[in-house]
Amino acid sequence: METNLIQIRRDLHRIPELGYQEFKTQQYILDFVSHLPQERLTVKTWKTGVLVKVKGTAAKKLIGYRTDIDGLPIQEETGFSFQSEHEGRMHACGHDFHMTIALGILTYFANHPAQDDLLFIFQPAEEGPGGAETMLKEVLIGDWRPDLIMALHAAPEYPAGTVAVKEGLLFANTSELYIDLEGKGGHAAYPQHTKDMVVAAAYLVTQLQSIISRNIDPLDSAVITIGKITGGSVQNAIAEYARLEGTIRTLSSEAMEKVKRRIETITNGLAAAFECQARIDYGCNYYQVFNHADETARFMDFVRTYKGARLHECGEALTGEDFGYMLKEIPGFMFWLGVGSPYGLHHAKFAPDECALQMAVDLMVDYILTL
Ligand SMILES: CC(=O)N[C@@H](CCC[C@H](N)C(=O)O)C(=O)O
Repeated sequence: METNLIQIRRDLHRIPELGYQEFKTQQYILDFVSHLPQERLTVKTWKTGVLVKVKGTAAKKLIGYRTDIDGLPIQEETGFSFQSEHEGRMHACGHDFHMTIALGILTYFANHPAQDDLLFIFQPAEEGPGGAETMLKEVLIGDWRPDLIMALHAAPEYPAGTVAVKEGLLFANTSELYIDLEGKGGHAAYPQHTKDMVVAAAYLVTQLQSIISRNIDPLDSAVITIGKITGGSVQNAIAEYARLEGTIRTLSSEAMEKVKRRIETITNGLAAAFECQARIDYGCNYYQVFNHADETARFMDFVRTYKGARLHECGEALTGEDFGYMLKEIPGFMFWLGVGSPYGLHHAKFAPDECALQMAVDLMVDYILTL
């Protein structure tokens, strides 16, 4: 049975929605699933997510395959004919690809059941505030708890046809970072009567970067990115408020704690120096993605000799993924799927190569058939 993967991807690309607001996406998935042969399917919803179980012919275990389903608050600039129809929202992290591939694999097994039971997990809110940890506690339990779990992530830096993976640590520990500064506003011509939070924010951004260069072991890796600054209301008034929004990435939880303590010390010092109030909020935090050795080695051996893919043994990345919570409790792995885009993840012109869709479906169907 032929599935039009490109059409599915483009349909989903048009309707990106933020975490826990994936109502149209959820409906699209449910409609799609309702057109598959139903004899072996059990479908459940969880918040804005969907779970589909496919009964095997002689099941000994439950094999899980997870995709994330949310988009990002980014205004798309690709100029595609199937560009996002949602103002300020974009599938700029490839979750439209991830979902399409999951639907492609599901279609195959709904028509040609595997020996084992399969569970397809369409998880909301990966970009934030995180769906995996709660989903694990609330719905991946009892008969719905997989014995093995797998997922992929689009990788723009590798051409379509590449599978990049490693055993052990693949993605970082993450924490969001929000810092609110409150000083005293006033006329632009009278700075002596104010506490200027635009100047304070500018100092703080550069001081925070010293944590990476001066407090983290140069042989370790960490990132602090401030992705958004807001403050002030007009060019000739001094800003009473400023807000920094960012994220922290580390390769260990110890380094994460160290970075947070230094952020607090530096922010408190800045508040004293600028005579202002400062509040820090760490938002949502994700556990690292740590691939299980045996399950990953088996998959790598398969890809090594698989005709339709090239294996690349990659290093770890400072990206984050709440799939890490699922891998903390269930054996399995995540891998990077090459999608060869000239623009990277989270870029308004991210343009992954659709050739990767069929290749990934074939790869995962063939791999699942070996399990
Ligand atoms: C694969 C990917 O890009 N994931 C996101 C996860 C974001 C988690 C959270 N909102 C944060 O910013 O810390 C990433 O940005 O790595």
